[in-house]
Amino acid sequence: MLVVATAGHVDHGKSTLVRALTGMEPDRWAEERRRGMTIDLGFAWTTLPSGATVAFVDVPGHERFVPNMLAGVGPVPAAMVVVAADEGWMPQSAEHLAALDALGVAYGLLVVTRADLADPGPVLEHAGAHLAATSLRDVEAVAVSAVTGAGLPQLRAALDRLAARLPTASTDGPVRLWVDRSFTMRGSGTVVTGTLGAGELRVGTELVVAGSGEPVRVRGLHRLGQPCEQVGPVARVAVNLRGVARDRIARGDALLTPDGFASTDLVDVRLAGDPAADLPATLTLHVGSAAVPVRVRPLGVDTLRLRLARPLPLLIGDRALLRDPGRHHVAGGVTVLDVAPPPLRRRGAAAARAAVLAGMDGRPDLAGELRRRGLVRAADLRRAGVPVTGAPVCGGWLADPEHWRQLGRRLADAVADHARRHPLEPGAPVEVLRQRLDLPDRALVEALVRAPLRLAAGRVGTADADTLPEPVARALALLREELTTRPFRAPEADRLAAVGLGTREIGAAVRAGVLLRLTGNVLLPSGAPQQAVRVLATLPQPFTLSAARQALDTTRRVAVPLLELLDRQGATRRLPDDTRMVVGR
Ligand SMILES: Nc1nc2c(ncn2[C@@H]2O[C@H](COP(=O)(O)OP(=O)(O)OP(=O)(O)O)[C@@H](O)[C@H]2O)c(=O)[nH]1
Repeated sequence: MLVVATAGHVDHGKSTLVRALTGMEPDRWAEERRRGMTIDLGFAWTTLPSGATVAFVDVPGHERFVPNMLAGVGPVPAAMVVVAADEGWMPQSAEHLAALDALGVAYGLLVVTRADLADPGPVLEHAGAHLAATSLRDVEAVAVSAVTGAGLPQLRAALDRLAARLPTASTDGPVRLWVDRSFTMRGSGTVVTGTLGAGELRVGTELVVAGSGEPVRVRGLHRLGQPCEQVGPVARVAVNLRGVARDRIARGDALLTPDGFASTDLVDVRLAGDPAADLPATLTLHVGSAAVPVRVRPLGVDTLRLRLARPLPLLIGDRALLRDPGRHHVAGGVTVLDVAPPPLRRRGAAAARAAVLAGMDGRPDLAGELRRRGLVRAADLRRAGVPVTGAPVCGGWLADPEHWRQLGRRLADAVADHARRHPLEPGAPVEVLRQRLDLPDRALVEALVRAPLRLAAGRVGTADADTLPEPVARALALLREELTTRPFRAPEADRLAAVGLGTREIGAAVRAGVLLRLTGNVLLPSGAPQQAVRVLATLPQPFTLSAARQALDTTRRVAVPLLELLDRQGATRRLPDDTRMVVGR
């Protein structure tokens, strides 16, 4: 479906032309009919000679209603600039054209109407010259009279050619339907209308209301006044919603595919129009059907940072318009470059940011985004309008290849540094490394681990991390003889301290599997239990605790927990009279 917005000075015949083309009275407020002036948007449609349908969004020409005009034009891909032959180019012709140009509308027609009242030739030429300097420079021009009907067949043919030229809209991808009207219908509840630019809607589709995030479900769909099950782009559509009260959704809201967009109140943009430095500190941003006050901060000659009074679901590459409502002045058009820009805290950050933005053109570019951000969630890029291809480095994270290699090197350095400062620990804890590398997710640390690094028990170390740290090995060497000759005599605390085995060293020896911690302070060589079984097997069975203690040449402090350990391991069995047997002897 071709959707075309009208544009032009008040009373130049926009509504009359739409009526002549469609035979429809655009549905409007009673007040408008009484005053003979368009205040708000009107909608009407017809079939073209080719069989294609065209829907018109008829906008008001009066300067007081420019915000309404922008809400109508914002989401629509084509425009029909209407100029009256008898009045010629007027202030609102200029402001409307400036708005279309700022929004980058490149498809449309120039229509000189009221051709029965004056020769349209000079106006065609004059208006054509104005359009030549804008995004609408390549449009066809037609002269018509809505009263005599002259030129209307030519206009219909021109609309057909326009429909054929428009790029096809994508049915894949998320829906962002900017709401231009919302009302209640008896028996149906809340209905909103808008121009569906991309994606697809069906009865039953689940959506969310931008801003509030409130979930809604499509209860019914109308396309050109007819109920239907499914609507594809581009189309004028009326959506009957389940689950939302009329006062919860209005012009300027958007219906979104859940998780398809990130709403943002901070964007960096490129400006075409007045020089960035000359802009007032506050302006109104018009995008889609929304109008939101923004604070403007110039960054470079033609780049700005905008702080929005409320978040909007914006994408990289979105076109929007900055207007000074007090002066009735279109300050310029902007192209969104970044929807999640970094904060500018340090001195000189704005200039550095301007340099980065200078290399961006508003076309979503995966490699460029990765280069700039280093590391980013695929979902965040998708929600910013960047098509994502290529494999994530882990759990939905994408990385610039060079940045990722550099992180790998920094991880190795951090692990080596940790080993120097904590020689007794078997590697650096993942959380410590995450903080050192300032990574947003521990899974990234784990994904960065490459040989010779190794991940074990929540720590990253070198592959030999569970071999004994050097100082511990030295201390144990001093105990070797007594541990070998009398393996069941656990060394006393003062003996351990004398050879240099403190709590941490003992912990390292236990983790390395050299010592066995029988109870808090009872330590044996790790092979002691198997050795004990061999000794106990030589005793007459069953044997008492006392006999075991003597055979093992040890004290009760060791014998009791050692036998209990052997019971638990199933190597010995404890009988009801407290004697024991070696199992399977
Ligand atoms: N003679 C003649 N009169 C026309 C023609 N088209 C429109 N008019 C008249 O021009 C006046 C304004 O027409 P509208 O269609 O209301 O103008 P508009 O541009 O829609 O006005 P706004 O929406 O309020 O900006 C009306 O009195 C129309 O009857 C035409 O082709 N020939």
